[in-house]
Amino acid sequence: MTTTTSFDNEAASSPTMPVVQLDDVGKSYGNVQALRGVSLSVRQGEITCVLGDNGAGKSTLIKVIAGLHEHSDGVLTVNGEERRFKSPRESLDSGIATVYQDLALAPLMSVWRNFFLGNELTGRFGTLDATKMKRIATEELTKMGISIPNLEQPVGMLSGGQRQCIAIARAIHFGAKVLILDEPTAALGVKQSGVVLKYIVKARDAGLGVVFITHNPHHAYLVGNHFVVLKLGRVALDTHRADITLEQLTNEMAGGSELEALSHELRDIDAGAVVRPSGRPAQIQSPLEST
Ligand SMILES: Nc1ncnc2c1ncn2[C@@H]1O[C@H](COP(=O)(O)OP(=O)(O)OP(=O)(O)O)[C@@H](O)[C@H]1O
Repeated sequence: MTTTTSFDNEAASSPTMPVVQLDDVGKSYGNVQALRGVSLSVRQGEITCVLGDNGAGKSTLIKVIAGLHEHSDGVLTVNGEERRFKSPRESLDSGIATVYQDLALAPLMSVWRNFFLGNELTGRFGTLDATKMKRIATEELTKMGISIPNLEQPVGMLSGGQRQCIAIARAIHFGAKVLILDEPTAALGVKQSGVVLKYIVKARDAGLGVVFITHNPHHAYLVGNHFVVLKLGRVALDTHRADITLEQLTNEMAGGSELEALSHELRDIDAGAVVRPSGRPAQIQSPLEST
């Protein structure tokens, strides 16, 4: 078996018009400026990874694109048309599907009901057409290579990875042009993360523009075509795969220059011999050890 990487199909190198574009977008919550001057292009057939530490502004960025919050400054365009979403429905209607980590699906409902949640098919007398919905859900999940033996099963009984995959398949089936995934691998183990990453690539290969929000540079680099790092609400890095290595991305995420400055400070403290009552120098934990 030959191993191909997801970006052998380097759609990113052909510049197409961005489906979603942010120009100088800012968002403040009262006195808190969560985003400042953020410019970002999301293109179809490309995975844009948005990375950043806690509080960097990732969730705020999603909320602006997904219609949960209006931006305070700058311009958001979808297919070249300026938009200012007043609700998630408006964002969805313009082809943007957002999958939140915990809220992707209704846990007590069956797999097929979840697949059609909000888009239910009805028969001639306005009753739910369960047979048709089950058939389509089976077909669509099979098409994506997602194997769920029993579609009557409540979604809450599935693994976190399976739930994310169903939400991705649903977005593709209902014609999303852009898929925003909010930390889809954050709560998953290595194997399940791998499965979800595979479906993120499938969504890209189906022609969607994918925005993959993550803390994890390793996950981002496995699938990403385009990397944007946010720091304190600003874009600290915006680059394409050909222009960055995994090491550089990891270093950028870890705050390379800040860490270097910190390591100097720690060395100075160490040289000043922080002495415990026991007489032994204190162990200073590297900030990297806690992450
Ligand atoms: N509703 C809100 N009201 C006030 N401040 C907020 C609100 N939401 C976010 N913030 C602030 O905006 C900044 C960016 O937060 P945001 O949640 O967007 O970051 P994040 O990168 O998603 O962080 P995390 O990875 O921890 O979720 C933070 O300083 C946060 O405290």
